[in-house]
Formats: sequence, C-alpha cells, structure tokens
Amino acid sequence: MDDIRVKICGLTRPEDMDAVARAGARYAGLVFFARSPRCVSVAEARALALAAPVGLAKVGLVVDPEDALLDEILEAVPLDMVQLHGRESVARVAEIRARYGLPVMKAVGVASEADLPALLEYGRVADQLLVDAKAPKGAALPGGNGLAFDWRLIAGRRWPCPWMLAGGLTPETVGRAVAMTGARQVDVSSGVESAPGVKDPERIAAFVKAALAAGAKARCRASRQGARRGCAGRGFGWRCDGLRCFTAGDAGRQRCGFRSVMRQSTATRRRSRWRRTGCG
Ligand SMILES: O=C(O)c1ccccc1N[C@@H]1O[C@H](COP(=O)(O)O)[C@@H](O)[C@H]1O
Repeated sequence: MDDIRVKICGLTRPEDMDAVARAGARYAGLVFFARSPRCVSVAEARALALAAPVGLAKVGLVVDPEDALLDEILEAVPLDMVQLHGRESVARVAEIRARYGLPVMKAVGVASEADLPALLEYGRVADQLLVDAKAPKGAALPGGNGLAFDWRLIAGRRWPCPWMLAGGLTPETVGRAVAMTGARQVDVSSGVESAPGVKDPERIAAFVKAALAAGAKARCRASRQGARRGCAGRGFGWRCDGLRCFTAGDAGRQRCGFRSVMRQSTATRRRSRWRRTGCG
C-alpha cells in the first residue's frame, strides 16, 4: 500500500506551486472555470505547470468543456490529467479520454445513496473518480464550495478505478475522513485557503501532514489485520500478504491477485515485526 496521495486544487500563484511541492502533495490542480475565484488563464496555467517539479502531477479542472477549450488548454499547458467537474455524460468522458490520450478523472457529486450508482458507471470509463460533495441547487460553482457530504455513505465501497475523496476537507477533518472512508487519495481546495482563491502555505503543509499520518495509520491497521489472521488475507476492497496491504485501486488500474497463503511460522515472525515497529 503506497502513501496516501494528496491533490491541492486551485493554485493561482507561483508560490502556491512551491508550497504544494514542499508539502509533498502528489497532484496540483489548475482551474479553468471563469466563475471560480481560482480560475487561471491558459497563459498563467502554462507558467504554473512549467514551474512544477517532476513527480507533481498537473491536473486541469474543466466544467462541461467544448473541444475548442480543451484544444487550447492542452496545446499550451503540459497537463498530466484532465478533471471533468460538470455534467459530462459517460460517453463524453470516454470521448475526451480517447481524443486527448490523457488520463481523465470524473467528479461525481454525492449527497445521498441515490448518487452512488453513477460512480460505478463513470468508474468503467474514467481513469479516476473524484467523489465530491454534490453542489447545492443554485450554487455558482459545481465544486470548490467547502461542503462535505456524509462519509458513511461511501464507507467500505470500492469502484472499478482508483478514486479520490473531496468536498469540504480541511487539515482538521482529513484524518477522520480517511479513517471513515478508506480513501487512499484526497483532494482539497477551499480548506487550505485564507480567503477564496488565496492558498495558505501553512494550511497546505498541515493538510498533507494530516493526510499522510491518517494514511500511515490506516496502512498499519490493515497490515495488522492481515498478520493477525496468521496468513495472507483478503477482504472487500483490500488484500494483505501479511507484510503489506493493497487496496483494489492501488497502482493505477492494476488488479491485485491473491497471493499464496503463508506458512504459520512466517506469519508469526511477521506478526512480531509489526509489534516491533509499533505502528498504529
Ligand atoms: O475549486 C473550484 O473553484 C472549483 C470550481 C469548479 C468545479 C470544481 C472546483 N473545485 C473542486 O472541488 C473540490 C472540492 O472543493 P472544496 O475542497 O470543497 O473547496 C476541489 O478539490 C476541486 O477539485
């Protein structure tokens, strides 16, 4: 199981990119949506993307984009992923993915059980899902509203592709959100700002630190469960070879197979190793 991956969305200034890289986030989001206080022009986005260090994936957030807008953005800005945050249909998601050859993350708003089937449908065509709070009726923005949803709705659920948890996360709440949902990736925008559209480097650092700590705790808990079983194990959405744990979404679309069952003596040795590391 890898470290938890953090996406900080809505960067507007070069110092934001520095703060995100310094904190150890894995994704930096650039918003191309005129109504957003975090909107950047194509030229600004290009400068920001070129300043990103290797290993920090640049994600372009668009809302119901026409091809012309995507053409303009992708010709100028070296993005690693496109985030679709509007009402794009399943077919449109597949079309954009095929046309541009970039990984596509589809945001799906969740407010109740009724919203969950869409995650399965989009999960069959997208490279990643962004499980976000559904924007209230009449909201100016389809996301980035600082609103959380009831995390119990998705506790223990898994979809056909890797996914990211979003919606109203903050440095103070991300640990609980990870523990409750089992998310291995988290995304935040307004929760790390000092004012709408103004990122706060200290909150960014605090958010990444809290997310990584929660991820490490979850990893230890899962590994201990596997070791306690005395053999390699597998549950809904996870498997453990007694040493490391994997969720179904890890390593891109790779599906983890069930490894051979360990002999009891090996399991016992590994159990004591977990105790020695004192994790959890
Ligand atoms: O951030 C925005 O301005 C935005 C605009 C339009 C669509 C989505 C937007 N943001 C995305 O929403 C999630 C959740 O935001 P928040 O943490 O609740 O403020 C954010 O991570 C962005 O991916």
